[in-house]
Amino acid sequence: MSTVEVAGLRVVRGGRVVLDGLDLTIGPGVTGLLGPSGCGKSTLLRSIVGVQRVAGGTVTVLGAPAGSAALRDRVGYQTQSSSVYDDLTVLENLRFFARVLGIGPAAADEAAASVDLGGHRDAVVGRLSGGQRSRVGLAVALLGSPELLVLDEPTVGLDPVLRRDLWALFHRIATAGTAVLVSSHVMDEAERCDDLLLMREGRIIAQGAPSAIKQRQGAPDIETAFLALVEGAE
Ligand SMILES: Nc1ncnc2c1ncn2[C@@H]1O[C@H](COP(=O)(O)OP(=O)(O)OP(=O)(O)O)[C@@H](O)[C@H]1O
Repeated sequence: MSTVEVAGLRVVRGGRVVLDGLDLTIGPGVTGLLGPSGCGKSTLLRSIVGVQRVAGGTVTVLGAPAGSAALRDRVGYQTQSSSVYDDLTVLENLRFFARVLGIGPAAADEAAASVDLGGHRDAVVGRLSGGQRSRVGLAVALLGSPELLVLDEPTVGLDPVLRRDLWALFHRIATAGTAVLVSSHVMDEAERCDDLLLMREGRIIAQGAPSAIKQRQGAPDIETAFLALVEGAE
């Protein structure tokens, strides 16, 4: 069974067709959703998490319709805007969100440890570095040990070293059994994914392992492959 199955997904936002009949599947490991700003990545992720009104098609997550009550604890989601409280400590934030989810406080310690913030548990979030703050958001999404983790541009604005560390963390989480779906508009992050979805103007223009996509296009890197796919479609 695929982790996510999308068939004929159509989404209209503000009177404009944003997703136009998407078909795709997502399996285990780290899947990257890559495409230029405004191509519809966030809208697709919102549809998978079940917070987007859809005009047509189906989105099935872990065997259930996206957004259904059965998926509440099984899918973690980190949006682009941080939802953590700057004036609370790492642990206070995690305990608060654990309560919202209806899970015990022990999960807060576990989540902090799983993103290597155990040593900063009592630090006020507003005084953490950018990389540490994004890991707090990740820890919130990991509360309840989800089977699918959906991350909307988690590396945006981070320096290369922090980005590399965060991608290593995504792989660690995936190895531990949680499928990870990460969006990015930075094409050089493509190489860090097990599987890729390349998106443009509301459509998936390629799906597969980075090496397979490059080979199919005879391209040295994913950016070149992406441009070749765009030119081929025009
Ligand atoms: N609340 C909204 N109402 C109407 N249109 C919207 C809304 N949010 C986004 N859109 C439009 O939907 C399209 C896709 O946006 P979306 O945020 O999914 O793209 P994205 O690829 O995630 O972009 P970015 O990387 O900039 O976040 C854009 O044209 C955007 O203007």
